[in-house]
Amino acid sequence: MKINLKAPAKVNLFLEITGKRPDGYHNLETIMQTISLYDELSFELSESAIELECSDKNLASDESNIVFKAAKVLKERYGVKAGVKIFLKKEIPTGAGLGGGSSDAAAALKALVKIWKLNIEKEELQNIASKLGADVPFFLTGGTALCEAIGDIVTPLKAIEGIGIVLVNPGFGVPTAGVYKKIKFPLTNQRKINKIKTLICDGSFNTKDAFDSCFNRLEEFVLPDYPQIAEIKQVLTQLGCASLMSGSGATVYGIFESASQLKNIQFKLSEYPWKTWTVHSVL
Ligand SMILES: C[C@@](CO)(OP(=O)(O)O)[C@H](O)COP(=O)(O)OP(=O)(O)OC[C@H]1O[C@@H](n2ccc(N)nc2=O)[C@H](O)[C@@H]1O
Ligand SMILES: Nc1ncnc2c1ncn2[C@@H]1O[C@H](COP(=O)(O)OP(=O)(O)O)[C@@H](O)[C@H]1O
Repeated sequence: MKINLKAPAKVNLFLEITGKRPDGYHNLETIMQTISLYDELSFELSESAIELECSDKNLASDESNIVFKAAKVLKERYGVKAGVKIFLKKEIPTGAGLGGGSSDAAAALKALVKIWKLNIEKEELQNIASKLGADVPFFLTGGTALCEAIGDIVTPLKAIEGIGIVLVNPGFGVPTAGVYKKIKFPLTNQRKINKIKTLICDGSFNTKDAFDSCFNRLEEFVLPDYPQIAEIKQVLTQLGCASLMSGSGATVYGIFESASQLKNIQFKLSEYPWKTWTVHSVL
């Protein structure tokens, strides 16, 4: 038995920190959106061992890889005797704020439930997912969703279909834990999620004004230390895009509205050494 799955990246359309918890994690309100940039995974039933091969040789393919962790946790918890051979083709840049590792882990959970014929309640799978990483439960369903608590309480929202997005990555990663460590309370001008939530639920996110409701609190803890990320945001803004850092960075995205605007953006970005992708929101 063999299963092939595509694991999409995400962007955060909104991200506000609402507090710090006694365990050191941060509570947040974020709206995440899956996009058409994918890692690809294949899963083949085998005798007894978990084996992982990864196309990106800079990424560990041992037990430290979150895909391996996802397989191991299911195998141990449900006493699975069979094994699996996994191949992971990385396309999503690592440590880029695009949720690649979390999406791979969610894809592994979904595939292995089928391959190993496990009978797991939806809630239990979400529990396992959230122990692997705060963003993993979102990727079990993807689309457009409000994510609360540490990001692991997921409420699907009306899907935003087909918005055009340019991703720009400076070629280095920003470690998530370090960004969260920088957060200082109280946060000034706490942003409210209600406006963007209402626009999405009304199906009116696809308007220029709506893009003003996008926000990412983590920018103020990342941009001052990484001038290249700040420069990407400035270039996209000058090109007339609503532009925002995704998650904890380093990727910045711009939302474009027409083919001619995209042409302009691509022409300008070709002057820089940054990596770019043109994608759209996906369900
Ligand atoms: C910032 C966000 C926004 O979507 O995404 P990325 O930029 O990583 O894609 C997420 O909150 C990232 O979640 P995720 O990437 O799953 O975080 P984890 O690996 O679980 O956590 C890495 C570290 O970040 C800190 N952390 C993470 C999530 C959270 N809500 N509060 C935290 O304080 C913790 O110190 C934790 O040890
Ligand atoms: N399958 C995987 N894909 C990407 N990163 C992984 C994977 N497994 C473990 N990691 C580790 O997880 C960290 C976060 O990676 P990633 O999910 O790409 O970033 P982000 O959380 O910024 O979206 C990296 O430092 C990487 O070493």
